[in-house]
Order: sequence, then C-alpha cells, then structure tokens
Amino acid sequence: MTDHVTDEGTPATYSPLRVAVLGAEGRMGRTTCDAVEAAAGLELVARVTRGDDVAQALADSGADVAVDFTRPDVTEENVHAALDAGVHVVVGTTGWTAERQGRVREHLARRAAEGLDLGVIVAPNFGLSAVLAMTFAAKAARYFESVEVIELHHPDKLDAPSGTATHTARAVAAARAAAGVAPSPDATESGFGARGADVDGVRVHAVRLRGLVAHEEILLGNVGEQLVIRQDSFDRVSFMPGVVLAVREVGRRPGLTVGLEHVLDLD
Ligand SMILES: NC(=O)c1ccc[n+]([C@@H]2O[C@H](COP(=O)([O-])OP(=O)(O)OC[C@H]3O[C@@H](n4cnc5c(N)ncnc54)[C@H](O)[C@@H]3O)[C@@H](O)[C@H]2O)c1
Ligand SMILES: O=C(O)C1=N[C@H](C(=O)O)CCC1
Repeated sequence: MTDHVTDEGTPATYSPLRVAVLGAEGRMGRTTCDAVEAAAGLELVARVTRGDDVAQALADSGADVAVDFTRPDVTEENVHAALDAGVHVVVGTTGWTAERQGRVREHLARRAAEGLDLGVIVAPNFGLSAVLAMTFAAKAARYFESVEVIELHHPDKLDAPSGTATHTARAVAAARAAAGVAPSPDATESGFGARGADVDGVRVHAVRLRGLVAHEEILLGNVGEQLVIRQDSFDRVSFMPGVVLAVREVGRRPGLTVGLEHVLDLD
C-alpha cells in the first residue's frame, strides 16, 4: 500500500493510485471508469463485472482502492472481499443498513489489529448539490413543525426509498431529536400507503419517472411559511468530482466514513 496523493491530487512522488471499479459495465461504473481515467494521479487497473471473482480481480490488478457501484444485495460482500485483499473501498451503492455498517466496522477493526489500517467511505450520494441539500435540511429541520422528503429517480432504479433520501431523513430526524422537536403533525387515519415510507419518523415519498436521473426535495413547513430545498442531478457526471475526491481521501481515513459531508468537512 503506497501513499500517493497531495491535496491537488497530484502525486508527490509519482506513483499513481491504482483503482479498480466494481460494476464497471453499469451506468455509474462506466462513468466512474471514464472519470478515473481522466483524473490526475489515478490509474484504472481493473474493470470488474458481474460473474468476476472480486478478490481475484483485486489481487491480480494490485489495486489500492476499489470503487463499488453494483447492487444493494452484493455490495457488502464486495467490501469484505476488498478488505480481505487489503484494499481501501469507496462505496456508492445503496442499501447500507446499520447492521451492514456494523459488520464492516468489525472487519476494519480486525484488519487494524493485524496492523493494516484500511478505509471505507460509503456515500449514498456523491453529488455536491445533494450533499449540500442534505446538510442544509438537517440544519433547518429543528426550526420547522413539519418536514417531509420527496425523492425522484429514473425508473430503472432497484431500491426505494433512495439511499440519499434515507440518509437525509435520518439526519433530519437526528437533528430534530437532539433539539427536542416533536414529530411532524399528521392526522391521517386511513390510506397510510399514500403517506410514503417512515424513516426514523420522517415521511419519505419515492417517484419513478422516465427522463429523470436523481433528484430530491425536502419540504419544511411552519404556520404561514414553507422552505423547499431541492437538488437535481441531470447527468451522472455530477457524481464524479465526489467519487474522485473520495478515492483520493479514503487511504487517509482509516475506519468507516458514512456520507461525503464528512470528507467535505460539512459536519
Ligand atoms: N452514491 C451515489 O452518488 C450514487 C449515484 C448513482 C447511483 N448510485 C447507486 O449505485 C448503484 C448502482 O447504480 P447503477 O445505476 O450504476 O446500476 P446499474 O444496474 O446500471 O449497474 C450495476 C452494475 O453492477 C453489476 N454487478 C452486479 N453484481 C455485481 C458483482 N457482484 N460484481 C461486479 N459487478 C456486479 C451489474 O451487472 C451492473 O452492470 C445503485 O445502488 C445506485 O443506487 C449511487
Ligand atoms: O440512480 C440511482 O440509483 C441513484 N442512487 C442513489 C440513491 O439511491 O440515493 C444516488 C442517486 C442516484
């Protein structure tokens, strides 16, 4: 494992950071391969696709960092394979429950006890507009009586609600709980299916529509006023500066980091 990068992403002593992309034939995987190939100081050493042996591919390529854009049902297995191979991991795939995060923390602790400090960054959204929207929403949440989240995505998406909306709702709920704010008022007695998912007490609504990529609105309401925070990713290239930043940073951050806001020092 080598230490390769400066803040600018320019190698101090030139030795490119070797990157493997898992899910390389998917929508995000293809875009990530292009971004890695275009980024200073990064070298794309493996395009790992479904059916490949992840551990073998990482070993054969000598990767320093694996980037996972696969599926919610395989991403945890890929992370454990990468940690076994001594490779840092950047994860964009969704589906990271508290239990999954806990198992990865335990695995990282075992590796650290063996003398290998590895980093894993899990980010439900690498888009700057999305990370800022979540951060602003969490800051605003304590000042409003009501808050609900609407996420809007392309119809080929496998999971609902989105990882971004789940992360947003959890952050909003935590901020309101810390401030002692009561749950959003809701007199609903029937038709609960129309009220969306309940994420830590925050209602989250999922729209799937052809033509969309990834979008989120956080609605905050008081008597006589409303604040709407909205972000739109119109193109998957919007995620790439965040992905490249995480790839450069992950080796400097041992342990599990959940959310790009921590890497951007927005927390
Ligand atoms: N964090 C973010 O900013 C962000 C942005 C967009 C999408 N996502 C998430 O990324 C994930 C992928 O999204 P997508 O639109 O690229 O999906 P996709 O279906 O286009 O691509 C997933 C790819 O992974 C491959 N795959 C499946 N199992 C695999 C395995 N075991 N090893 C290697 N490859 C495997 C599939 O064959 C497919 O090519 C989703 O969970 C999505 O929600 C996150
Ligand atoms: O296209 C997707 O799928 C996306 N998934 C992430 C989520 O679930 O939040 C991020 C946005 C795009």
